[in-house]
Amino acid sequence: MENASKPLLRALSGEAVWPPPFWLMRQAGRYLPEYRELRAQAGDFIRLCTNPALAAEVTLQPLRRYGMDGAILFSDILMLPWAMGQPLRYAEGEGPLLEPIRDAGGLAKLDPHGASARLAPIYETVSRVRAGLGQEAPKAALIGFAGSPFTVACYMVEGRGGGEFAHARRMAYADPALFGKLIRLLVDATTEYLLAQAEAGAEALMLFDSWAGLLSPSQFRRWSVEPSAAIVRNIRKVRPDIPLIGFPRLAGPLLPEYAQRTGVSTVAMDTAMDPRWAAAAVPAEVALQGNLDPQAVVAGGAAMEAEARSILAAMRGRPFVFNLGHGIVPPTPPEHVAALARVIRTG
Ligand SMILES: Cc1c2[nH]c(c1CCC(=O)O)Cc1[nH]c(c(CCC(=O)O)c1C)Cc1[nH]c(c(CCC(=O)O)c1C)Cc1[nH]c(c(C)c1CCC(=O)O)C2
Repeated sequence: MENASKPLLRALSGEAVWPPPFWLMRQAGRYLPEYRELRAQAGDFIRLCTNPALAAEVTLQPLRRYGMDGAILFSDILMLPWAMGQPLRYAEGEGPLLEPIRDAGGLAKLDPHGASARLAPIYETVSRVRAGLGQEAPKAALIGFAGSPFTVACYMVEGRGGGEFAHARRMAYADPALFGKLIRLLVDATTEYLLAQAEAGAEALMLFDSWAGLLSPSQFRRWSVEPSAAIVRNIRKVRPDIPLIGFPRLAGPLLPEYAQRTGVSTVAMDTAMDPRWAAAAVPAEVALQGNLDPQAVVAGGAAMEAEARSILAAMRGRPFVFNLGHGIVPPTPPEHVAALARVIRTG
């Protein structure tokens, strides 16, 4: 019933809503002064993610400025390995650092059964945001999320980002039994994590596979498509109608196969994807989302507007959610986001 009144849920479920609903990856974050203030109050990033009052407030901040159609839970894809007991910290200027898992002994140290208790504050954030939206933005929908097993495994094995995840990709070839065990563990933990977010009030769920594009086609099918498909099947058994968004970043020509074989309701396009090609190659019942270059929003002005309009022109008449091709970056001037919102709203 509620789907009928929320434009984002309608579009994610395959309806061509126009002008299209929008939200932006990393819409809550360091480009907003009000975020930086709360981030400083919380101390570190993990404390912010596990403080339901502050995390809910941060989730709602961008909607107050720009009236997005969706709020994305403020958390991080690495909160799942953190909750399974893998030591994690976010170092200033370096991004996430984890104690790398390189062998069976490292894998054995994980405690998947303890995860749900450590994730409780995140579920509490979800219910608070849902209640907050009811009060402040009744037409906006709440998106829960997780990393895909492959992308999360990249960080768990490598211990850090910033490179090409050579250890993780090598382990997938050299010891597929061990890598597969990690992936299967993540399929189960991610299913549980996403279902608990839905239970707490998330109305759509997104799987971020940010590093899928590093894989060869055969490895992509095995480590990105298949585990994501398993999660989609598991979720659909319990929540047959919840919209599911998949983001196989830099999948290129494998995007339609990803859409078809995972069964997601929406595929998110990265910055490099040609929206005209995707519109023709992905079946019309699958919604598309994306894909303005985050750097165009830093630049702003006529260049940003022209890019945004050409994406809109390519997507007109099909189920579509306007977004960026990757997360918004810290140097983005907040007024450029307001100008972008005006362009999208005029369709
Ligand atoms: C790969 C990945 C991560 N996290 C995420 C991904 C997938 C999407 C993508 O490819 O960007 C997803 C993510 N991370 C964050 C969100 C919150 C919701 C939102 O989109 O607004 C979401 C959906 C907050 C965050 N996650 C992080 C921040 C910055 C932390 C801070 O405030 O210091 C935020 C707001 C930290 C983070 N978390 C991660 C990295 C590599 C970093 C460091 C880089 C950076 O600092 O931008 C892992």
